[in-house]
Amino acid sequence: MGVEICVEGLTKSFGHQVIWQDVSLTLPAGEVSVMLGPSGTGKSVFLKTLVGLLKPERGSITIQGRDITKLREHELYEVRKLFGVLFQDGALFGSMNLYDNIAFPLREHTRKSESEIRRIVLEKMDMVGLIGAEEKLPGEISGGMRKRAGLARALVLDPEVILFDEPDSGLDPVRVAYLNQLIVDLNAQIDATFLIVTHDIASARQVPDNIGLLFRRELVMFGPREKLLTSDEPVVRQFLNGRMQGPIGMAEEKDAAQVEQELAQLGAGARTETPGGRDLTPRLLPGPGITRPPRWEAIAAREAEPHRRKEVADA
Ligand SMILES: Nc1ncnc2c1ncn2[C@@H]1O[C@H](COP(=O)(O)OP(=O)(O)OP(=O)(O)O)[C@@H](O)[C@H]1O
Repeated sequence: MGVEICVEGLTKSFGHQVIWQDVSLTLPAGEVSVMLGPSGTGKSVFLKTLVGLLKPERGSITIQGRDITKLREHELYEVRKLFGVLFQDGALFGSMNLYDNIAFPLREHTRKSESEIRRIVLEKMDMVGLIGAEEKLPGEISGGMRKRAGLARALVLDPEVILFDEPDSGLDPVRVAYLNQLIVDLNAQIDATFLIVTHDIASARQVPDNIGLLFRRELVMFGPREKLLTSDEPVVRQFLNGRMQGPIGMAEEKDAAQVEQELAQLGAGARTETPGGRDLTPRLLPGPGITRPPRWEAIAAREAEPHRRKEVADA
């Protein structure tokens, strides 16, 4: 069913460098959330902190009633079994074929028989569309296939939470579209809690239930997709439209006067919103034949509301 992750007042530094501070958010059970932010704002650090690979200086991460920031290493080992992680490059072992790569966590963490392992590995390979590629080595397949193999491996222990670190990096737009559909379908099928770090705005607009944005060492916003997509917050608008004008600069920050001037110029006429601009981009739906979890009805009703209000206002 997926578990809720409740983050409160989280702060992470390396030496004197504060990466982010006082981050609070709740990843709702079974929902898909996306974390955005300029390069270097600590999105990967956030994922590693959630899974207990990095220790925060302050704050808590509560999962199933336990604050994992307080756990000892052997207790964390158990909690980590709740997580599946898809690393940027799939993190596959280059000398092992896909079958053995995907079987690895089962052989490492369970006492299942080889016949049971075979059943699970083939089931997960089927889910990600990799049946027939069991004997291939990671170096013999495309980047998209490596991502899907990494995803199959993240699925074998039936995780309650899946963390995706830039699943779309290095993929062409068509492969990104297929991967997004796979993510939405998988979420509907296994109902785990998903958190995706991405730079791909099109994906961020279509795939998640919730969006968050890290900037200037803070979580600027985290909330339902429609709230972020229709937000007037300058940094959110700049990021979601991928434009130069706004608070985010080449080296991440700009001074206030420059931002004000740029935004005034924008207001004076230049049209730089992406297609869809402030509109609510339609959500990517699970494919035909995939039963949608009950929460989809609530989502549809929630997302219809701004449209309904707009129609009333326009009338
Ligand atoms: N183990 C570490 N020790 C010291 N500094 C680190 C460590 N890991 C990350 N950092 C620093 O933390 C900052 C955030 O890094 P992180 O990789 O999380 O950013 P990001 O938002 O994921 O970036 P990108 O979008 O480019 O992948 C960087 O300045 C990085 O150098």
